[in-house]
Formats: sequence, structure tokens, C-alpha cells
Amino acid sequence: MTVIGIVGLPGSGKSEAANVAADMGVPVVTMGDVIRQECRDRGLDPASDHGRIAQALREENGPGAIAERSLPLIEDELAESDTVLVDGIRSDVEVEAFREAFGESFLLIEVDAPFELRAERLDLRGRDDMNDESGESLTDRDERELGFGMGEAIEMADVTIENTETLAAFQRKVRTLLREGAEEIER
Ligand SMILES: Nc1ncnc2c1ncn2[C@@H]1O[C@H](COP(=O)(O)OP(=O)(O)OP(=O)(O)O)[C@@H](O)[C@H]1O
Repeated sequence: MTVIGIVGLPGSGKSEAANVAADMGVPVVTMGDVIRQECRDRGLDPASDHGRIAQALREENGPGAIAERSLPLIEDELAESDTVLVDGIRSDVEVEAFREAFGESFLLIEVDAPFELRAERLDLRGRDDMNDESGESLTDRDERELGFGMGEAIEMADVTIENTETLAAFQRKVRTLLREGAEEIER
């Protein structure tokens, strides 16, 4: 059994890493799904209330609340698959929740790219964070994520993948690591 968590600043390549996993047949649990479900349970619209409900969940049930609520989703996938990838980790408290639940079977991967590359790539996909409706710059987004504890989560990573070359090169690195990481843990 291997549970792989992904951390990294906005635009570093976390979703692309998750896509590689999915293409390899590795199920991906998205922590945002927990928040979207909670919005629906409260009769709210995930599109507009996502941020507020994420915050409410953490305030009401503690900073590890979203990680804890994603545990049953991960367990469900582990019943069918030996390896599961978790996307959406935001803080050290969440990393600790996964380490506690899965022990040595939890592998935390950091995806890293410099600010300028991340800014350029986020513009490329038409999600122009420098000029979007919220007016939030990438600097502000970085600060917001770091405020949740992303910096501490990144420091806890077991492995770092640098995403500074082509997308194909990054995808190759992720594929190799998903294979070798799983083997290393199962040894
Ligand atoms: N090596 C690369 N070369 C070119 N484009 C890339 C590369 N890696 C990622 N991208 C593109 O950069 C954008 C950001 O990547 P991705 O969505 O995976 O980041 P993320 O870490 O999930 O970001 P966020 O935190 O904003 O969700 C995407 O459009 C992705 O296709």
C-alpha cells in the first residue's frame, strides 16, 4: 500500500502530476471534493462558497479536518488499488494527519518551479492569476497558500521533483517516481 501526497506552490505542476497518476491507473483523491460535498450538504454552491466552507470546516473541526474527512475516500480507493494519490494538501497539519493514518506508507512529493515559470505557466492555461477577476496576483496567492502552512508542508516532503523543463520531461519524472516510490516503500 502506498499513499502519495503532492505539495507545491500555485502553478508548480501538482495537477499535471495528478494527471500522470490517473493516466497510469492510480486513483486520485482530491481534497477539494470533500469541501464541495460539504457545500452541497449545507445547501451552498461550491462555485461561490468553496473558500468560506474550507475555512469553516477547519475552524469548526480543527486544522486537520479536511484531511481527516478525506481518509475514508482514500480507504475506499485502497480497497481497489495498491497506490493512491492525494491532491490538495495545504498544510503541515494535514501532512501529519496522513502520516498518522498511513505511517511509512505515506510518501510526500514536492513539485517545485521558480516564481517566473509558475507565473508564465498559469497565464498560458488561461487562468491569468495576474489579472483575473479577483485581482489576486501570484505573489498574493503564494502568500495565501504559505499562510495556510504550505511552506511547512513543503519542508516535510520526502522527495522533490523540479518542474523546470518541458511538460513531457516532467511527466516522465513523475512516472518514474510513482513506480520507484511505490517499490521503495513496499520493499
Ligand atoms: N513543464 C511544463 N511545461 C509547460 N507547461 C507546464 C509544465 N508544467 C506544468 N505546466 C502547465 O502549467 C500550468 C500549471 O500547472 P498545474 O495546473 O499542474 O499546477 P498546480 O500546481 O496544480 O497549480 P494550482 O495550485 O494553481 O492548481 C498548467 O497549465 C500546466 O499544464
